[in-house]
Amino acid sequence: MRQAGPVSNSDSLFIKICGLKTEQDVDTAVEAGADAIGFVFSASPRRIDAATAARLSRRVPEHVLTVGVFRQEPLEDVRSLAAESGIRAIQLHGPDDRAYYDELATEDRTLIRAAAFGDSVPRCGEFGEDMLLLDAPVPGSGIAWDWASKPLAGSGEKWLLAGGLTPENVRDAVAATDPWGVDVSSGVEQHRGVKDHALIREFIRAARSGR
Ligand SMILES: O=C(O)c1ccccc1NCC(=O)[C@H](O)[C@H](O)COP(=O)(O)O
Repeated sequence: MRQAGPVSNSDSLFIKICGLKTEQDVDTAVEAGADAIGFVFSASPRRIDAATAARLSRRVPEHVLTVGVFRQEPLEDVRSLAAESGIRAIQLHGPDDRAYYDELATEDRTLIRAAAFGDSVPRCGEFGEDMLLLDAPVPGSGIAWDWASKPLAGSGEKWLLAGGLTPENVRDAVAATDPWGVDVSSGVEQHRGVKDHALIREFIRAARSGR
């Protein structure tokens, strides 16, 4: 069921680990306490196909949200990949097009809009999304942006901080921005596209240590 509506930022931090490709990646993230895991369906060293995502999703308990990550794919591709893989949420890195979101809102899946911080502060719900991901301009790059000095809105909104988070900086990032949740990919990798299981555990421990 689609979820929406304001929440308190004092709730436990929501943690999403993105770009998982193997059974071991998934088991580690779930056992370490992730609330959501992401499968990338766009061009990337982290890309997996729908059949692999379906197989990995079957290992994931109900309380952990499975998220498909898309960047500017045609609507029909998003729909078919989502249906084939059985993911429960769709994360969109563009296009910022209300009609595109309206089409996907008819699906029984949580919608996550990824937005870079620009001239104006993105707000959760502007495009009908259920969650907002405030990310670096290049998604999945591991490059941090200047989150600490920005007047990030979103208190009381479901928004996730992303972009260059690591086990070392996530506690400070949470303290500085008070997000509803956090999202990481590069910061828990041995090298691009290959997850480091010790870093996944460390990231979740560090993120939760502040809240
Ligand atoms: O991971 C990718 O390569 C990717 C490709 C296309 C669209 C999105 C992609 N990744 C999204 C994410 O991994 C995260 O949601 C977020 O950008 C955090 O990335 P990172 O800075 O690597 O922690």
